[in-house]
Amino acid sequence: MDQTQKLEEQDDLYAGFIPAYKSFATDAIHIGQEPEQWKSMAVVPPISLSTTFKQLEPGNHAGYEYSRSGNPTRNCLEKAVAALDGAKYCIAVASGLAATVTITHLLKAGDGIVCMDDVYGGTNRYFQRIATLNGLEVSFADCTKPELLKAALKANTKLVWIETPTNPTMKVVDIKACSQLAHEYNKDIIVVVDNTFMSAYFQRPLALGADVCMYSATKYMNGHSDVVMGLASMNRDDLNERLKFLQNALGSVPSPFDCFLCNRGLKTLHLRMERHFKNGMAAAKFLEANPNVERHEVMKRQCTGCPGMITFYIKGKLEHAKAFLSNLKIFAIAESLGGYESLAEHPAIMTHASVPEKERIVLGISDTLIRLSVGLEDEEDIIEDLRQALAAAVTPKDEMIGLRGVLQAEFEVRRSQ
Ligand SMILES: Cc1ncc(COP(=O)(O)O)c(C=O)c1O
Ligand SMILES: N[C@@H](CC[Se]C[C@H](N)C(=O)O)C(=O)O
Repeated sequence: MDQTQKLEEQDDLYAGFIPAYKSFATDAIHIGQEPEQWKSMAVVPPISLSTTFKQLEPGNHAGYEYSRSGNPTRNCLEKAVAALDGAKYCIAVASGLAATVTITHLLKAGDGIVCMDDVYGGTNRYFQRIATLNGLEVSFADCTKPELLKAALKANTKLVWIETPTNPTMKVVDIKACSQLAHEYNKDIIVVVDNTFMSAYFQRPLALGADVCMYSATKYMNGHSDVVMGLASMNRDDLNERLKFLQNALGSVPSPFDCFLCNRGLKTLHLRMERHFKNGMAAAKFLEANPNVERHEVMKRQCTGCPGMITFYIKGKLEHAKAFLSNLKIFAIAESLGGYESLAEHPAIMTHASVPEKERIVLGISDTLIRLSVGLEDEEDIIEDLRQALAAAVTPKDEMIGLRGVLQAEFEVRRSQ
């Protein structure tokens, strides 16, 4: 393929999506990283391991007092993430779930939460099995239909929790419509979007009306499968004040070393996401079977591209799903996603085992559902791995019964154009 063909293919991939955010790469590389903030003029932010900082006199310090309350390396990361989310502020915490818990602490007993009915299993587990014990009233609604969200809002609703695309079934929620609806109902409702699957490179929930954009940074934001971390960005001064307080008061902060790694990961986020998109699209094209175009237009309206996440149903039974996974050679069978390496998993047995079986069935998390996180390896090797694992698991014809994913949606529309 010559250079012109390559460029045309690249243009085609992004056709119809909103334009990329201006100066994203420059901001990722420079914001919060200014060498002038260090006496040494270090170009790469140092890992600041000190737990405590000398004060000139009691209460008179140079901006840091104790590392849980504030840490120079963490500060560099938080500034960079805020910029990439188009936000004024960001807090980094010890995991994605720690971000969920910290945000939920904005509420008090008796307050209500409306959560998208299809969310990451750990979010579902926390809301259903822990938040409710602490006196919060939790209900679930299919926010892909904003009228169902509207029907679920009540006088005590203080938090609306959206995940889009959802893990693992890739449902897409219209962030703008849901935020508007919630705020019209009660301007004090805090709308949170879990942006883990898209990363800051492909989607900016705050620009679409959400109050908080949160991540399991364990995934694409860090991107190297070597850090567990959570992030939450916002523009509202009052929310920042309260979440900063909770970050310190609840105390689930990430280590300076993890902050260093995640901050480093951000420097290549734009490059990684573009390659995830390209490889993911190629894998989806290969797997493509039954047409599925639902929610496609919303997807394109609110993001600049798609990550490398694909879910599909393999024809047959649990044994076929297991055989497919066991035969993969490049894809590792593992929980998690968004790293440079390709991973494959069985949501019902692995990542979403914590969702009650009855609910899993309703959501489509069946024995034959398989989730792929397509990594950054060579495209041909990824396709060959899928090909040989499918061949080993099922008959080569009609292998798939329905491919669901943001990437699939893209193909179907293009085919019908
Ligand atoms: C969409 C989503 N949100 C939140 C989480 C929780 O993040 P963590 O594992 O970093 O606590 C995960 C995965 O664990 C996830 O996939
Ligand atoms: N066994 C874990 C589940 C981890 Se899921 C990790 C990630 N969010 C994913 O979707 O792969 C548990 O918390 O029970």
